[in-house]
Amino acid sequence: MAIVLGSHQYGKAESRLVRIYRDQARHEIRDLNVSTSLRGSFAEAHLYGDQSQVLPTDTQKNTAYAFAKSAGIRSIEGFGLTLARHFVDHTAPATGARVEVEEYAWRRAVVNGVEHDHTWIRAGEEVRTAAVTVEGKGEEQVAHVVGGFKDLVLLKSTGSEFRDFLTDEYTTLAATSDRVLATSLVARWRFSSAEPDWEAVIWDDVYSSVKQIIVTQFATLQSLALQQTLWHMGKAVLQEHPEIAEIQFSAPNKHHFVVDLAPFGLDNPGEVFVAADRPYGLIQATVTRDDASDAGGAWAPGAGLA
Ligand SMILES: O=c1[nH]c(=O)c2[nH]c(=O)[nH]c2[nH]1
Repeated sequence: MAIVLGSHQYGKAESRLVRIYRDQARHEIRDLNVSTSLRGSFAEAHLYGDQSQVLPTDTQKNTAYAFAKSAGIRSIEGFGLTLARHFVDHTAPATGARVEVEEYAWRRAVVNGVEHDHTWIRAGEEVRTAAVTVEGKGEEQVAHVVGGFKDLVLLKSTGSEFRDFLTDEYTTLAATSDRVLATSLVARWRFSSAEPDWEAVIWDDVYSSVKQIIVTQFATLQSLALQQTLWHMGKAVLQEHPEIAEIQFSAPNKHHFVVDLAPFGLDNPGEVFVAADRPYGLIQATVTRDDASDAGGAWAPGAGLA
């Protein structure tokens, strides 16, 4: 029997990076959390403590800050691509790189009825995410881009059912044809290809369109289960966006239990609930095209986000 080193990668996780554009009176802001990982010939560092091929994680972090100035940040997908390509193209032992970025949104403060030039209020609806994987050098190089969001908290106060489910001797859940459906949604969509000349506007347009499609499906579908809601969300996104190969969802079912008010002589036809934080159902699904391009390492997590 031999003991061998398995898969390995290394990088700097969660560099908090704020880029202000201040060349005009009306400033712009991008507020990011950047994680980078290198993959490649790094076994010697593990096996023998040989750092000669190890570009320090500190350098990876510095590169992210330097690129925020020199290349700028027009979209997190584009920024991730630029950084990941740089690492693979300029670091000899790196055969792959993974860059994961979260973006925290700000909206302009309104002062005397006017949007302020340089004061913002955190816009906390959801966190936008991007995960870029670059594999191989030169002509062989491929790039995978996964856009997405996390923490999009949605609730509908009717239009959701859960009934006719399988039961056994441990089942106590009552069937319902009218319940609250709530989730804190994670969605990640993989682009079929990563066109180097795509402008920020394309990444941004796709982002707002996908989010709107997801919200619309959540609102308008008479949901028989969260599983069905996810399927319809994914199908609608793929129908509308030929540039997306597949989409993954992770959806906690944030249960809202009707409180029994009978002891107090009150009826409760779905008006007062306990919002339980745990345990929660966790429904996860991928909706894909049957001819989707090869995902390579697109979904393999890097140093930062799972
Ligand atoms: O939408 C749901 N899907 C389930 O699989 C499930 N299981 C459960 O107890 N409640 C629900 N709700």
